[in-house]
Amino acid sequence: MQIQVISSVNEASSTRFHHKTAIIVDVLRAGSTIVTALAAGAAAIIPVETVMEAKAAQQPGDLLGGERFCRKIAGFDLGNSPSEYDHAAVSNRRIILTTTNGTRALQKAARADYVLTAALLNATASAQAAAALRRDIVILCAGYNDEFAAEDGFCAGLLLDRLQLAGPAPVELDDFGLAMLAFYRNRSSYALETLASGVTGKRLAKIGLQRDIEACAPIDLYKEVPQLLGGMLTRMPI
Ligand SMILES: O=C(O)[C@H](CS(=O)(=O)O)OP(=O)(O)O
Ligand SMILES: [Mg+2]
Repeated sequence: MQIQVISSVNEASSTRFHHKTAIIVDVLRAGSTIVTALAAGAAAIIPVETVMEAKAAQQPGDLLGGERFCRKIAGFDLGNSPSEYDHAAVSNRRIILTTTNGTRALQKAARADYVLTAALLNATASAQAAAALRRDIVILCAGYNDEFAAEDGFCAGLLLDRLQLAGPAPVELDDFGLAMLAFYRNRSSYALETLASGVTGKRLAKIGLQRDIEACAPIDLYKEVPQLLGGMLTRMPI
């Protein structure tokens, strides 16, 4: 099984997703928020690129969620903090979500055979689900404003670590993947510190969202694997 790791949304434009499984990684914060929402019982997440698209897609009963400049969008029900997406808020609701990087990355990979969403919160489950699909894999790190973000690279390395264990097919990595695997293995006991030290983490901390970094740092808290099908993210059947 060949695995390619893409460093940011910007690098995804020329990437071929056909006949592959794409794993979209956005640890801070959209990926973690999506996993948290589905684990809390949300019916579906509908990722869109713009605020206008979000408003146009909304049907009665749907919630609008997302951020611009890390803040909740005016008139929206929810921001991009995983803690907002608890059972009371989202159970059985569809959520139309737009964020700066994560939802854009999901759109880029829409032509893959399978599109999954991973964060630290569901890393092992995502790796196992992707391996079971028996396609070559592209791990797309959402990044920060079109550039690489350390938290996504760390998660990509964790996924590669778990994919190597998932078997039975031998794993062949590209050079960026090799680097991310080494990065993860070097820092595996320091997930929170790694998230906090990157550009996204520093930005979130600066505006008082340190708690979101803490909420996104646990590894394997959930078994839910969000899968994009027909424009909607739902829990992949286990
Ligand atoms: O809301 C977030 O944490 C980020 C905002 S930023 O542009 O990276 O500062 O968006 P996301 O799409 O979750 O990466
Ligand atoms: Mg991000």
